[in-house]
This record gives sequence, structure tokens and C-alpha cells, in this order.
Amino acid sequence: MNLVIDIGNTAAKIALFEGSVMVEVVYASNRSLECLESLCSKYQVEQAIVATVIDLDGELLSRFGALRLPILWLNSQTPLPIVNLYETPETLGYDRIAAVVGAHEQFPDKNVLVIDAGTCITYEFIDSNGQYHGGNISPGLQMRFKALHQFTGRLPLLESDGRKLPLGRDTETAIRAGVHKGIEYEIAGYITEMKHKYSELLVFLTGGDEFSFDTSVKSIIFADRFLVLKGLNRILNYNNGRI
Ligand SMILES: Nc1ncnc2c1ncn2[C@@H]1O[C@H](COP(=O)(O)OP(=O)(O)OP(=O)(O)O)[C@@H](O)[C@H]1O
Ligand SMILES: CC(C)(CO)[C@@H](O)C(=O)NCCC(=O)O
Ligand SMILES: [K+]
Repeated sequence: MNLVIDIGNTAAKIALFEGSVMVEVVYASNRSLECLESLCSKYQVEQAIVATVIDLDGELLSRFGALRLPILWLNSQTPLPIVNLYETPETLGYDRIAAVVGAHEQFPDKNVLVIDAGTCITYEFIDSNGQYHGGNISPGLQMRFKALHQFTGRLPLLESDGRKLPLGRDTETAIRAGVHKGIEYEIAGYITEMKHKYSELLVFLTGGDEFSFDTSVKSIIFADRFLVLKGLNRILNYNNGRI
């Protein structure tokens, strides 16, 4: 079995795969990965891949060592089943390239826009020849709420859930609608622009945050919460025998 770990800025996701089938997924703290050892004793793990976008402390690193598993630490040197055209592959987030690999595995001969709504929202483009062109990074849902509060004197920190109006009628609804509509228009804008350039465009939406869209946008979106984990598993299998 493959142990697949995606350590993000908000949470870590740990999954087990048999071949290309995900058999379990657990959310954990990105600092302590508390369930690491128990998952490894529950399953017969043969190899692992770890992708992190944060620095890990020595204690966590030694816990990985104690697992006594071959571990592929995803980095810019790792062979990938796609062509990476990013000008600075050494600074590219591993979750971003993994999401692209996950989407390309499912639709290898399509142009795909991959949207990952986590701590940040990322927009990635891979073409039907398997060439990853790059993409954009913008603030995520929680980050937008926090930024409005932190950088002003009068704006409260709001929850994403709550009263929703198309146009705010008080501070609370104004902030909530501003954040939600901002993200929805942003996503719809990317889709419209990219569809203009590539008429046969598929759109993948992944990450923990879900949004509501009008039906025309909704009809072309594939939602797959675990695209990053699936992409990491694909990268691990692609490198089978090399670790
Ligand atoms: N089973 C779950 N356990 C914990 N959080 C969950 C679960 N399902 C959904 N979530 C939601 O998903 C969010 C995490 O989303 P996701 O894993 O895509 O990105 P993130 O961890 O916020 O970002 P990053 O990967 O950049 O750290 C959490 O904020 C939480 O609201
Ligand atoms: C953009 C995030 C924070 C998204 O998780 C991550 O992919 C990251 O830290 N990226 C590094 C910068 C880059 O991708 O070019
Ligand atoms: K993410």
C-alpha cells in the first residue's frame, strides 16, 4: 500500500492507496500529524510520498524516519508524468504540481484548468499535450475574512456560514457577500477567459472550500476533493523502484 501525505498551510491530509484506489483519508494537524503511526500499524504500507509546503520540525522528521519506510520527498528534481514549464520549478508548491498531475491522469488528452481552494486559491493550466503552463495564486476564503478584520479598525472577523444576501444590508452581510461573491466571480472569470482561449476546456475544483455557482458554470466543473492526494499517489507509482 502507498502512504500519501499532503502537508498544507492549514491542515495535513494523510491517505492510503491500494494501486490507484484511495482506501482511507484522514485530516490531521500540519504540525503533529498525530495519526501517522496508528495508520501505519493498521495497514501494510510499502512506500510513502510526502509533499509539504511548510518547513517541518526535527521531531516530525525523526518520526518519519522511525517508520522505516522508503519515502519519496517530493521536490523539484522528482521525475513527473507531465512537462513542467514553470520558470522556477524549485519554488513551485508541491500541492500545485500534484493537483495538476491528478487532473491530467484523469483526462490525459484534455486542456484542464485546476482550481484548488484551500488556504490559498490556486489556478493551474495544463494542456492536452501534458504541458503544465503555470498558474495563479490568490487569497483563500478564510484568509479573505481574516485580512478584512486584521487590516481595518472596524471590520469584525466573520464566519463563512451565516446570513447570505446578494448585496450586503449591514456590515456582516456586506463582508460575507463580498468575500463569497469575490471568489465566485474570480473563479467564473478564469473559466470564461480560459474557455475563450481553449474551447474544449475541463475545469477541476478541489480543496476544502466549496462554493455555489450559477448552473452554467456548475455544469462544466468536476469537483474532486482529493485531487492533490490522487496526484501524489500517481507520482509515487510513476517513481516506483526509484526510491
Ligand atoms: N474531514 C475533514 N476534516 C477536517 N477539515 C475538513 C474535513 N473536510 C473538509 N474540511 C475543511 O477543509 C478545509 C481544509 O481544506 P484543504 O485541505 O483543501 O485546504 P487547507 O488545508 O485549508 O489548505 P492547505 O492545503 O493550503 O493547508 C478545512 O478548513 C475544513 O473546513
Ligand atoms: C500557493 C500555496 C501556498 C498553496 O498551498 C503553495 O503551493 C506554495 O507555497 N507555493 C509556493 C509558491 C509557488 O507555487 O510558486
Ligand atoms: K491546498
